[in-house]
Amino acid sequence: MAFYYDEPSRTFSEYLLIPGYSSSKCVPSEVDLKTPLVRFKRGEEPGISINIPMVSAIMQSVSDDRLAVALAEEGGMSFIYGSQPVEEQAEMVKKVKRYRAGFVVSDSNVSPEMTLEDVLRLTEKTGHSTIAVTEDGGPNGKLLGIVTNKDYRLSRMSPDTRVKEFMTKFDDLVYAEEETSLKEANDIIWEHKINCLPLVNKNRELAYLVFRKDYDTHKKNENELIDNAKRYMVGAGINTRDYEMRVPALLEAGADALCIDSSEGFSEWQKITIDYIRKHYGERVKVGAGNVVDEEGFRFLADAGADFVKVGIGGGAICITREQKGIGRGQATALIEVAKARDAYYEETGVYIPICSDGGIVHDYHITLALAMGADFVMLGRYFARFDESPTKRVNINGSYMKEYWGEGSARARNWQRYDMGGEQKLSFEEGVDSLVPYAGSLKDNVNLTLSKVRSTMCNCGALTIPELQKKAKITLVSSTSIVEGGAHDVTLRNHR
Ligand SMILES: NC(=O)c1ccc[n+]([C@@H]2O[C@H](COP(=O)([O-])OP(=O)(O)OC[C@H]3O[C@@H](n4cnc5c(N)ncnc54)[C@H](O)[C@@H]3O)[C@@H](O)[C@H]2O)c1
Repeated sequence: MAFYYDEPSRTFSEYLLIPGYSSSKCVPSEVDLKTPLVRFKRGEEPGISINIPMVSAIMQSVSDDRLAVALAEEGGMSFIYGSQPVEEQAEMVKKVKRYRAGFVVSDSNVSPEMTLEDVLRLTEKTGHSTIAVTEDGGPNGKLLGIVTNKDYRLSRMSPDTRVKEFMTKFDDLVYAEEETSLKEANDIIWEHKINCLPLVNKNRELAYLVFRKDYDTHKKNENELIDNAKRYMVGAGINTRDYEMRVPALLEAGADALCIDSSEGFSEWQKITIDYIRKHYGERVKVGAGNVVDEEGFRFLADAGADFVKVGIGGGAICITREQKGIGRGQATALIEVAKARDAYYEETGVYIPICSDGGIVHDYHITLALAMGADFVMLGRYFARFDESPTKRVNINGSYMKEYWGEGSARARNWQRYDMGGEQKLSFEEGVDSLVPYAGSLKDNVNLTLSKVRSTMCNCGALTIPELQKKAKITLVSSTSIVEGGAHDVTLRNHR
């Protein structure tokens, strides 16, 4: 006979936190959100911690190099999507590791034989008025000069004038060596009263541009997530099929952590993948696994050597696994059970394995609830898809800006593989949908707002750290009638939120 659970499985919206005593020292500015990313032994420090408990989902519509940089700036980590060819994913990882705040790889470049008309077209396309003139017209070619709008006079010059005739030539430029620090670059900019400083290597090839106007935006962010070489940290998704190719390429590119990406992690494929990593790289390569929704699944992955375990099946906004396959579990119930299993495992073995709540976060307070229920960090897809930095298009629908957002189980996401494998792989049914989400602005503004709510609620619970919240939190189930009481009710709303 099948096993039946006594309790129904529940979602975050069915719970609330009851405040605890908060002392006058318990203020949001004192809250520390640092949290372990990977397993560690009792009394030891985890190999990797993140400074805020947020990671971005392993999805085409969420985690590319641009979002990864923006999130690392705030202290979290992105897992670059694996549903793309190995080389392209590795290139995204490399871009994050090469990224230097304030150092811009020029996106507006021409060769000297091009014309004023080409310059104007480029300026209109990129919105940038500083154009590098390189031998090959590329971003890293030999630098021959710079064109800005001070170099041409539209009323007096013919559109077919060649760039080499009006550019500011290399000999007249102020430039610096590629290795120049941001501080030194800004000093040169001030000293010479220029707006842009090109940095070139020994062969005079263009490496970066440093702009005067970026000076303020690139002051150090105190939470930023950086490695020992001061590069931003980044993770990458892998699968249980092509890991022998993908893992070495991602590590070579500089990935700081890997995560096996699957809707269902309680499977021998995940153990085989982790075994491969341990055999070839030992413990130094960090790899998360998942997703699971119960104690058994957690134990399996913990014993298999996973560095963290991801929790959640079917809770994502774009996920239709529950409808299609009839598997899954309410996110809160899954998380509560796995957190208990994690604590018991720690008691027994002295090894703490962080857990990540993946999916089902709709409101900011769901993050606080997930942490209180035992999650060490949360993985978010829809949340990040709404921001400027996500890889998808912003579209105007009936006067409102929206961003595209699609699931990894959708035909749209899975198509890459079918093309990649010569069209032989067939998608039998979809487990994700293609959708739009309201555009919400910059990642920085939104993450800071969300975390200010998390910090504030933590203080209401008398907690200054995530482990303290997990110990002190008092959580209640709410009845469906009291959920109505929690929203605005018995008033006529004057404007919509
Ligand atoms: N979290 C969720 O609720 C959820 C739900 C649906 C989809 N997704 C996402 O969709 C994407 C696809 O997930 P998925 O579960 O279809 O991928 P998957 O690759 O893990 O699994 C697909 C199927 O392939 C089998 N398989 C795995 N490795 C194999 C190997 N080496 N040889 C032969 N067979 C193998 C598995 O048993 C499974 O039946 C992922 O990005 C996943 O995160 C997530």
